[in-house]
Amino acid sequence: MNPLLRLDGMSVRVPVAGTLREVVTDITLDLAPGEALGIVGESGSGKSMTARTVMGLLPRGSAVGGTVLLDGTDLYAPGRAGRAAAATARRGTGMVFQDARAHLDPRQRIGDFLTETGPAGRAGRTAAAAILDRVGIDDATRRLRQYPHEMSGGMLQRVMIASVLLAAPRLVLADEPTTALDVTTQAEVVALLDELRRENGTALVFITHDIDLAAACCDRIAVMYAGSLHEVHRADLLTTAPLHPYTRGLLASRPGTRTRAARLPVIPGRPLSAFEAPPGCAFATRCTHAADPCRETRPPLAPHDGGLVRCDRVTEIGAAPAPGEATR
Ligand SMILES: Nc1ncnc2c1ncn2[C@@H]1O[C@H](COP(=O)(O)OP(=O)(O)OP(=O)(O)O)[C@@H](O)[C@H]1O
Repeated sequence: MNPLLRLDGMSVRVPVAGTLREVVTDITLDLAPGEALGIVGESGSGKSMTARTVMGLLPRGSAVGGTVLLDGTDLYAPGRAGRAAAATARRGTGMVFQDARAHLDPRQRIGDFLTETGPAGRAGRTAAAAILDRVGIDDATRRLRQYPHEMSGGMLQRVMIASVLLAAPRLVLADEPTTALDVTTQAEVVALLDELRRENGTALVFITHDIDLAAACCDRIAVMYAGSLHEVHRADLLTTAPLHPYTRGLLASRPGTRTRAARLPVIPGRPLSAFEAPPGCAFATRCTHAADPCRETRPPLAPHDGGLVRCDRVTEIGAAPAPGEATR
């Protein structure tokens, strides 16, 4: 089957103080129709920029390299015709952001927000009420008359998801959609996205810091570090048999409920953005397994055990402890 989304050698540079700064480097990744892909990684690794590149929401003056194909349409083809084709292709996409409240006009009723782009009048209100019902909001007719301040954060996130669904998208990108919510509401919103995806056959890109959350609702997980992919694997395998030392470090530093470590293991050092990455392996400065060649040559993202991993020493380090694991 043809992929719905194909990123091929995608890189992104954004303008900062008069120069272009690389924030995403050489991303090659396919997403099948209906597939759910998690993108995980620490702050600054380029997760949001990757999603924004697909949505065409980059800062003005940014430069995109490589190709980004959505349903076969090159989203960054030059010229007016290229931009028009990209805009048409993007009609089949929707994005859910971290803070729903920040994306809603406080002076606009929920009903007006939901009917802004759809059919007007009674038909629009009926469709809006039906979609609120669908995302689990009771008493939809009353809710349509309310303003954002009259609703909780979890409910507003449901409203955002409802607005995205109104366009019947084939691809939804959710950027930290649950980070601003309490844990119970987080679980409900994840369950909702998962249910809607299964019912509608929508593909989902789910961006999060939380690897467990990604594993709960995604078929595959891509791990980003310093603007590039370091591991891509089936969600169950990535969380139980991680290949890259960085993935292993992320998993080891999760707060667990079963073990009570005196101090949670952490990956030494701080996360880097793409433009700060040293030559050679970007993770070498924090990796307890790094050897001299790692600091000289950037490893490719290569097939290994059914997944993809960017580490030349993956076979050698096999069963050795991950960064942080040794302190357990
Ligand atoms: N508008 C912008 N202009 C310039 N640089 C930016 C802009 N937005 C993000 N960046 C930089 O791009 C890099 C990648 O940021 P991005 O937001 O994609 O990371 P992220 O992995 O989504 O992190 P987080 O989890 O904190 O959202 C970072 O170095 C960030 O500082």
